[in-house]
Formats: sequence, C-alpha cells, structure tokens
Amino acid sequence: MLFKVEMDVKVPLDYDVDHFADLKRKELERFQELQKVGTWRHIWRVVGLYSNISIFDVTSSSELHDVLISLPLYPFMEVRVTALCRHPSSIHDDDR
Ligand SMILES: O=C(O)C[C@H]1C=CC(=O)O1
Repeated sequence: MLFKVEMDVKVPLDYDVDHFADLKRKELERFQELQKVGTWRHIWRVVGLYSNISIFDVTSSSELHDVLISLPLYPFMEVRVTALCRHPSSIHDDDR
C-alpha cells in the first residue's frame, strides 16, 4: 500500500541545539534503514520549508502508523497522510 506523507518539522526556538543535532543524526539513520528496505520509497524537500513530501510503501495503515511514530523527530512533526491507489491509466506496475 502506498501513502503520501507530508511532514512539517517544527522545532521550538529555545530547544537545545546539541540535543536536536543528536535527534537529527538518529532520524537520518532511521530514514536510511527505511529507504534501504523500500518502506520509505521517495522523499522530496519542500522548497523553502523544513518539510518533506514522501511516499511510503507498507503492508497496512497500522504499519505506517508504527513507522511514523518511531521516527526520532516525530515529536516535532506535523504529519498529514493520504492513501494512494494505482491510477487505471498508469503504465507502471510498482505503483500500487
Ligand atoms: O528532513 C526532514 O524533512 C525530516 C526527516 C525526513 C528525513 C530525515 O532525515 O529527516
């Protein structure tokens, strides 16, 4: 199952810089693991914002929920999820 996930990262201005750098390092590790196994299939930066638009490939909405709340930066994210399905005119067989 494919989902579009929009993530806005919002960090309080007075948040400890070193602690946030540590969370970002952990987020990068988790992100790379999820990319390697194909769960986090695509990511784009939204120009000018600390936001991304991503495509996740998971077996269920529950799996997506578990993946999202496992992200180290999750407590700082506003997340919007859109379920996707194959377009009948698509020529690609991996977009479902
Ligand atoms: O940078 C972000 O948009 C937040 C998050 C997504 C991947 C990653 O490494 O951090």
